[in-house]
Formats: sequence, C-alpha cells, structure tokens
Amino acid sequence: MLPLMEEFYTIQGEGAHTGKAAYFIRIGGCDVGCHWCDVKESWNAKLHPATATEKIIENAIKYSDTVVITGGEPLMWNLDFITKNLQSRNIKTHIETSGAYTLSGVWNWICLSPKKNKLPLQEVYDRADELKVIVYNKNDFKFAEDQANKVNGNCTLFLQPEWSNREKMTPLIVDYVMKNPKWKISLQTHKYLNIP
Ligand SMILES: C[S@@+](CC[C@H](N)C(=O)[O-])C[C@H]1O[C@@H](n2cnc3c(N)ncnc32)[C@H](O)[C@@H]1O
Ligand SMILES: Nc1nc2[nH]cc(C(=O)O)c2c(=O)[nH]1
Ligand code: SF4
Ligand SMILES: [Mg+2]
Repeated sequence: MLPLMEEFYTIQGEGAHTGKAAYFIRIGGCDVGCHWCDVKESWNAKLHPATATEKIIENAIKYSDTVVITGGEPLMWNLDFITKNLQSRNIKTHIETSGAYTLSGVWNWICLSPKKNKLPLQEVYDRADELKVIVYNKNDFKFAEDQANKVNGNCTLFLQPEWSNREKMTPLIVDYVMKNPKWKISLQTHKYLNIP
C-alpha cells in the first residue's frame, strides 16, 4: 500500500527526458520543507488514500511504457515491490527525488534534485543519472557546484529556475550555462504548455 496523491498521463516536463510521454505516480508524504515547493498539498501523507500497489500498477500499464514516480518524497516509502513489478511488465521506471532517504527500488532513471534543508545520502549521489538543482537565488549557483562535486561522473547536470522567480533567474541561468557549459538548463515546460 502507498499513499497515492494523484496519477496522470502527461509529458515529462523537466530534465533529460523532457518531451517524453510518461505516466506519473505522485506519492504523498514529504518532510524536506522547501519554501517554494510547487506541491505542498503532497506533504501530509495522511491526506492521501492508502492504495494497493497492484491497483496502481494495473492502471499505469494501460497508459505508457514509462512511469515516473514522484511526490512528495517518494523515497520515504519502500519502492522495491512497485518498481520490480513495473519492470517485469517491461515498463521503464523513473524517479524524481531529493535523495534524502535511502534508495529503494530498481530504476531505469534517477533524477536527483538536492535540497539544502536535507541533503542527499551519498548512495543517491553515486547512482543519480541526472542532477537537477533548483535555482531560486544567486547563492544556488554555489550550492549547485558543491552538489556537482558529489555526483558520479556519468551524471548529467541541470539548472532549473524556481518557477515563481523564473523571470529574474532564467536570464542569469542562461548566462551561467554559457560560461559553465558542463551545465544544461532545464525548464518546467509542462507549466508553459499548461498541462499537468
Ligand atoms: C515536487 S518535487 C517531488 C520529488 C522530490 N520531492 C524532489 O524534490 O525531487 C518534483 C520536482 O519539482 C521540483 N520543484 C518543486 N517545486 C519547484 C518550483 N517551485 N520550481 C521549480 N522546480 C520545482 C523539485 O526540485 C523536483 O525536481
Ligand atoms: N509534466 C510534468 N513533468 C514533471 N516532471 C517532474 C514533475 C514532478 O512533479 O515530479 C513533473 C510534473 O508534475 N509534471
Ligand atoms: S523535497 Fe520535493 S516534495 Fe518535498 S518540499 Fe522539496 S520540492 Fe516539495
Ligand atoms: Mg511537478
């Protein structure tokens, strides 16, 4: 059983798989406390109905060959059962995580978005496929470099503007990426497209 907040078929809006159709499973519960979090309604796991994992899987496989598990903070829950089952049905498993909890589950893609309040565990830095740092103000460029020093050498590096501050920070990110081309820019394209 997992506290399911919502599930929806959409286009991955962010990061390395931007533009790819995927089925999103949003699991409730997060205690990381980002002040700019765009899904604060997810934080209290008790508000989201405990849902049988088999039911979530049966639904997901109708829609897509790729499932993105997000939250809330999905790694607050053990994700071994749901991900093994999805992979056994030839579904690719992707996760969006802050990395603050131990890494369970089997993954085709791990997107690590580290948060200052509760830093990732080393095991998640070691296994991340992409690092996606949210840039809310200028101090976050320094934070991003510190985080990039902790990930493995195959990890793609992204800077993503915090949505409410995007008009101010996006031009600074563009400038930063041109000066520091190991980074790429990631935008929340689903918000520009007005899709979930
Ligand atoms: C809502 S979080 C859920 C997964 C996990 N708790 C995490 O933070 O990675 C999904 C993604 O949205 C990003 N995000 C959340 N609020 C945002 C905002 N206001 N602007 C830009 N990105 C945001 C997070 O950093 C994360 O990469
Ligand atoms: N379209 C779309 N792409 C996303 N990529 C990461 C998201 C998330 O909230 O984890 C997200 C989301 O909420 N919608
Ligand atoms: S870790 Fe993710 S879900 Fe939790 S508060 Fe931060 S952005 Fe929101
Ligand atoms: Mg989102």
